[in-house]
Amino acid sequence: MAREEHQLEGLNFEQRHGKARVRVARVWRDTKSGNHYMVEWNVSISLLSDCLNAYVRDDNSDIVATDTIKNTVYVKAKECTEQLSAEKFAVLLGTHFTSFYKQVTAAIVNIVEKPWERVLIDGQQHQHGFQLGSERHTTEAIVKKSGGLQLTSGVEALSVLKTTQSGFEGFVRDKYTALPETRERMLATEVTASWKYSYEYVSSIPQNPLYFTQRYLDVKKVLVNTFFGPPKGGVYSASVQSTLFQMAKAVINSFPDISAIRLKMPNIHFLPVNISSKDNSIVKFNDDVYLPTDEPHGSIEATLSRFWSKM
Ligand SMILES: O=c1[nH]c(=O)c2[nH]c(=O)[nH]c2[nH]1
Repeated sequence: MAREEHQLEGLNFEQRHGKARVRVARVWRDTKSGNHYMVEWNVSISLLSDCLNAYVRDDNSDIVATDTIKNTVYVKAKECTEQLSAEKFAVLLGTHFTSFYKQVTAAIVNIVEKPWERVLIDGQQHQHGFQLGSERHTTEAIVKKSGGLQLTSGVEALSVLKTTQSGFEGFVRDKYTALPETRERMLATEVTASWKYSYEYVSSIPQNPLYFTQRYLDVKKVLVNTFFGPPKGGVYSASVQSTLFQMAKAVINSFPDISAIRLKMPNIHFLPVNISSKDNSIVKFNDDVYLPTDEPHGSIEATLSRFWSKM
C-alpha cells in the first residue's frame, strides 16, 4: 500500500486528502452511426503528498485544494474524446496528479460505475436510450510517481439465486445446533468481488481503451456461470464456501492477467415456512413456501491468489 508517513515529536503521522464522490457522466456521440455511448462514474481521489505544514504550521502552500481535485475530474473527462474504461480513467487521473504536482507521491483513485445499459426496443438496440441495471462495476488504481501501479477491479451487488441444487451437510453438531442437514434448499447471495491485475506499471497496461470493460464483463460471466452451472440441471453446491472457491478458481484459471480475487458472498437465507396452530398444521413446508430474509445473514469471504501475489 502506498504510504506517506512522518515522524512528528516522537509520534508517527500519516495523512492523505482528496475529494470523495465526485459524480460525472460522459457522453460520446458517433455522428456516423447516430449511436451515443455514455458512462456515469462516482470518483473518489486521495492524494499522498508532502503537505505536513498544513497540519502542523497552518501553512497550506503545499495543498492541492480538494476543489481543484474535483475540477480535474471534469477537465479530464472532457479531454477523453474517445470511450474508455473506468480503469483507464482511474489510471489517467492517478498519472495526472502524480506527474503534475511535485509534492504528490501517489494517488489512489476509486471509481464506481453506474450500470446504465443500452435499452432494447423490440429486440433492437436503442441509439441513445439507457436503463439502469443492477450490479455495479468498481475499480481502484493506486498510481505512484515512479509509474508503479496497483490496479484492482470488481463488481458489487451482483444478486444471484437458485431454487435447488444446494445443500449443507456434515457440519459441527453440538448442544447449540438446531439446523437440520439438507440436500435441498435455496441458495441466494449478493456477490461482492474484487480482483487484482498483475500489471505493475502504468506503461504496461493494455492499450485498448475498453480492454478492462471487456474483462469486467468476462469475469462477471465466469462468476455467474460457475455459480449456476449448465442451464439444464445446474451444478450441486455443497456449501457457499465450496461454490465461492469454485468461482474464484474459475476466474484465476480463465484470466492470466488476474493475480488474485477476493469474494464476499453473504448467505441470504430463505427460511422454510411452517405454520401450525395448537391443534393442526396450517402451512407445512414442502420446498415451496419460504420466508425471504436479509438479516441476519451468513457472512462468507475468501481471497484466492497466485503464489507471488497479494490482494
Ligand atoms: O453454505 C453454508 N455455509 C455455512 O457455513 C453455513 N452455516 C449455516 O448455518 N448454513 C450454512 N450454509
